[in-house]
Amino acid sequence: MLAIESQLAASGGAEISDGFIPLIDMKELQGPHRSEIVQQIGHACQHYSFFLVKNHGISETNTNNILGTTREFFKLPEPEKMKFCTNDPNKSIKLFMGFKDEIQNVFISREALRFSTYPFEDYVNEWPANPPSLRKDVMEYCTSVKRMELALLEAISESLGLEKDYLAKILCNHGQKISMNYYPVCQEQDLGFTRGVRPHTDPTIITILLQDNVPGFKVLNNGKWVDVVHIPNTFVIHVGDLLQVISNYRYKSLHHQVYVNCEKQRVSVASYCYPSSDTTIGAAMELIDDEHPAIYRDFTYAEFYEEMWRAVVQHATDKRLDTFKSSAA
Ligand SMILES: O=C(O)CCC(=O)C(=O)O
Ligand SMILES: [Fe+2]
Repeated sequence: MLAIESQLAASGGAEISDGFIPLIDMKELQGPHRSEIVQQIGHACQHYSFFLVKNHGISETNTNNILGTTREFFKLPEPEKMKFCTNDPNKSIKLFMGFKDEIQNVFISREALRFSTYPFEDYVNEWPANPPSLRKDVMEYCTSVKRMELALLEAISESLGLEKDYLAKILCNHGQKISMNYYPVCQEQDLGFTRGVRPHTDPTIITILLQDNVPGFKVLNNGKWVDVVHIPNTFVIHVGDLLQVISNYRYKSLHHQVYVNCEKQRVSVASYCYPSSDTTIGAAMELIDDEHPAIYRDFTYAEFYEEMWRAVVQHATDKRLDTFKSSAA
C-alpha cells in the first residue's frame, strides 16, 4: 500500500473488496497537518474521483432534518408534488418522476425535486411550502453545506498546486442546486428491470452527497462498480465534470449510479456546486505545459448547460464534454 493510502486507511476509511473508501478528516484541515490532508484529498480525487468526509461541521440534527423533510415531501399527495413538474429546462425548480427507459428497457424509479438555493432571497418563495418545515430545513442545511463546500474547494485548489481561492473565484459564491432524491421500495418481481439512477457523472465542480443508511449508491472504481457503504455522519464528495476540465483531466469526473431494493425506501440529498452562466471554464494555466496540453477548449457554463440538455435528449450524457475537446488534445 502507498504511504498516502495507509494514512487514508488509518483515518478510518471503509474496507471494500478491492481496496477501501477514502475518508478525510476535515478537522485536520484547520491544524498543523493541513498539508498532509490536502495531499490525501488530491490523492483521492486523482485515484478514486471521490472521498468521504467526517468532522465536517454539519450537525446530525441538521442532516436528520433535511433527510426527514425529503421523506415528508415525497409522501405528499400526487397533485401537491406535481405542481413542480415541468418540461422547461430554465425553471429553477423541477420535479422528476420515475420513467421507463425504452432504449435500455429499464424503469428508472427515482423521484427527485431539484432546485436552486443560492442566494436564498432569489429562490425561497418558489420552494414548496409543504411540508411546512422544508424552507427552514433547506436554508439551514444549505448554509452549512456552503461553508463545507468552501473549505473543500480551497483544499482541492491547493491539492492541484493552485492558489487557495482558485476554485472559489470561479464559483464566485454563485450556484448551488440541491436535489432531494427518493427511491421507492421496489416490488420483488420488478427488481431485474428497475434502477434508481443510471450510471452518470455530475455536471458540477464538486457534488456533496448526503445519503441515508440504506445501501444502493455505487461508484466506478478501476473499472468495477463498488458499493459506497454508509458511514454515519459522513458525506460523499464527488469530482464533477467541470473539475475534470479545470484540472486538465488530472481529476476525473465520478461515474456513479443507484440500485434499489425490495425492503426499504432510500432518500439522499445531493448538493451541486457550479458557477454562473457567463463564467468561463477551462484548464488552469498552471496545469498546462508541453507534456500536458489543454484537453478541453474554454467554454462558458451557459454553453455547457445547453450541451448537457442536448446530451440528455440524445441519451449520450457520458459524451457531453466531448464537444469541448480541444483539437490539440
Ligand atoms: O441518490 C444518490 O445517492 C445519488 C444521486 C445522484 O447521483 C444525483 O443526484 O446526481
Ligand atoms: Fe449524480
